[in-house]
Amino acid sequence: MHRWHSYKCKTPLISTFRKLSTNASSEELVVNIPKVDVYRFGDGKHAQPLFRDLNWTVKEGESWAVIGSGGGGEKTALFNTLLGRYRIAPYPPPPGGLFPFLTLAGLDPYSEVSIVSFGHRQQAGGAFYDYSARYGAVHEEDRLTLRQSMFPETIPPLRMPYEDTNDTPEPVPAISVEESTRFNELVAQMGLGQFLDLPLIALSNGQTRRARILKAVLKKPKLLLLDEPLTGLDVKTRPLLLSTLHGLHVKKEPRVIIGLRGQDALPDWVDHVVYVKGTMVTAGERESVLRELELGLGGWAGQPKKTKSTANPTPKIGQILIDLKNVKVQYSDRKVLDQLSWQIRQGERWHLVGENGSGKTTLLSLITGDHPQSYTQTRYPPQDSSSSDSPRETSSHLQLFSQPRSRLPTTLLRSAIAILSPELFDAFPRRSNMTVWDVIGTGFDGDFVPKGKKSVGSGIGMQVSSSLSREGRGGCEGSMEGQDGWNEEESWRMARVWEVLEALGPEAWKRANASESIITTPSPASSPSSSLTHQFAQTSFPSLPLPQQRIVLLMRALVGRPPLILLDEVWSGMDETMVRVAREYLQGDHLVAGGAGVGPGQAVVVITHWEEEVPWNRDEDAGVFRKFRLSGGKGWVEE
Ligand SMILES: Nc1ncnc2c1ncn2[C@@H]1O[C@H](COP(=O)(O)OP(=O)(O)OP(=O)(O)O)[C@@H](O)[C@H]1O
Repeated sequence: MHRWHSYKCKTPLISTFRKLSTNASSEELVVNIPKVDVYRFGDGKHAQPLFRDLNWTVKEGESWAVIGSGGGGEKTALFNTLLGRYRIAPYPPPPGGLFPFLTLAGLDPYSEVSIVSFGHRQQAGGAFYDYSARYGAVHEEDRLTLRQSMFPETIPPLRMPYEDTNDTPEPVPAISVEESTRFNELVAQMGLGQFLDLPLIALSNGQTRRARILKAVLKKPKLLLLDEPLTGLDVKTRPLLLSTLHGLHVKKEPRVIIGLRGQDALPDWVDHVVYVKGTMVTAGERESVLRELELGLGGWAGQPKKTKSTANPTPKIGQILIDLKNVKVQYSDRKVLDQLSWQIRQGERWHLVGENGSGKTTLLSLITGDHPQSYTQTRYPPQDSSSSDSPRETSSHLQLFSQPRSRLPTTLLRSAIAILSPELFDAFPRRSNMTVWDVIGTGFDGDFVPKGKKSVGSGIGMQVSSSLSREGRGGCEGSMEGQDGWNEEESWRMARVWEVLEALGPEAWKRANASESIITTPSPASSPSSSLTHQFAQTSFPSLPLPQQRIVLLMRALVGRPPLILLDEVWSGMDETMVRVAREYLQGDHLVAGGAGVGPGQAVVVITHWEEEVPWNRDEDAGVFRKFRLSGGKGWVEE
């Protein structure tokens, strides 16, 4: 399979447009965008277009992928252009318009074209919602099963207590044989059979993603746009989904256009590519676009190796932070984690691996104390009154920072364990008055709304946090009582916000794009050296493109230097440059004195299905980097 290679554009790609031959008859044109400019609705006459001279034609039978690079949400913008969310000037002429195959057949494009996007967050709004509800008892309104969600019209209406039980209920429409056969075939191909009768809310991330694609296919659009369909899917599932999509596309049931990140593998069956970076778009046959853009085999493999440090060659592994012994998580007779033991120590870098549904997110939710069953894992037998010994532990326990979950206030856990996951990304509030600075500042105390005069937290839980030895506070640690202590802490917090902004923000993307070294010496001053960083800090968080929102939430996770950082699928939705910047920052613990990256006192757990995204490896990080695998409810360290 081809992988995209990181590259530099020296000349504007606009000048390299390939003109597709349009000798196909109009009915054979699926998409017709002949040299247009694309604007936001409401943009003035002299506004900068989102795309200039966009020239893209898709013919019946061709298989297209849209590749996005640049981090500004360009790929999403191109899909939104197809969905009519932007102004196209001049609009493709009648009678064919933008989708000749539909318009000329008398069909309405806007009901026949649909999108499933995984770069987008599902929920909107300004309030944080409690995603941990998924782990508890399932509420009545959340009982909708995967099967029912596919055919909601077949769910019998709820009977109200006042209704006469002798009344014959309205018959629910049955699914046709043809529909049911197709459904069963797709369920089997997508490996969803065993989850059909589970509540939708209980499905894992990868299972949910596949279910969303299935639902979209069942609605029978004529054209389905899938933005990053492989994100969050395990290695085994990816080829299954790709081959299902290819089969559907060939039969036009429906036609499929997939969106990929610059660093993703390009499926073999994709024969045409449209590549988007900034306002520049290149469209054409796969091989010629690859050639024109100087792309080729390489991708991640072509990325620079990290520089070996000489400053801190001996790995330092410290105290046990998390200690799980024989823990279990079970829903009715469904065992998700079964007798699982794992210890996480200071200084360790873990890659948590396992197929979709193997229990990774569940395990993290035990560690963060969000899972109700985290309270029930430590069991002390009744104390023998004749003995003065301390209670003996049974064979099962869950110790977070040497304490059972029940003894740890949630505020303390939130500031001691930073997490970024797809669920948190979706749940994080998007209030229009929240700036990038505010969002990063919530990371110190693990809050979801800005607190304190400087928006770096109020210091609640600060003393308990300091007992868990946060990293890199110098003399500050343990002496934070009183106003002086808080002033010192507040100055440290502000300097840290600037540090992560400089190290992971727009300045770093610029440097990475220019292929300069990403790691910099963090500025000790409490104000930013770059106006770009300053501007970015003041930008409204919800107004940022989604890839940028993702990296800001990563800054939030790293800013407080907590003892434990959990990074669940954090690279999904980020563009190649951001992934590179973030990986190098995480690797750079001992390359930079005094601040950047993560330090030897911190432990990090990374979850990703893409081996290439893990910042550490066995050769270069021997002694600190380890892999923990989950399968069939069991977990073990992979040597
Ligand atoms: N309330 C519940 N009832 C029954 N099963 C549940 C419930 N909640 C979760 N599960 C099951 O637990 C399993 C583990 O889910 P989890 O989200 O931890 O998997 P994961 O390893 O993180 O998967 P992915 O790679 O897809 O993110 C899944 O098979 C899921 O269906």
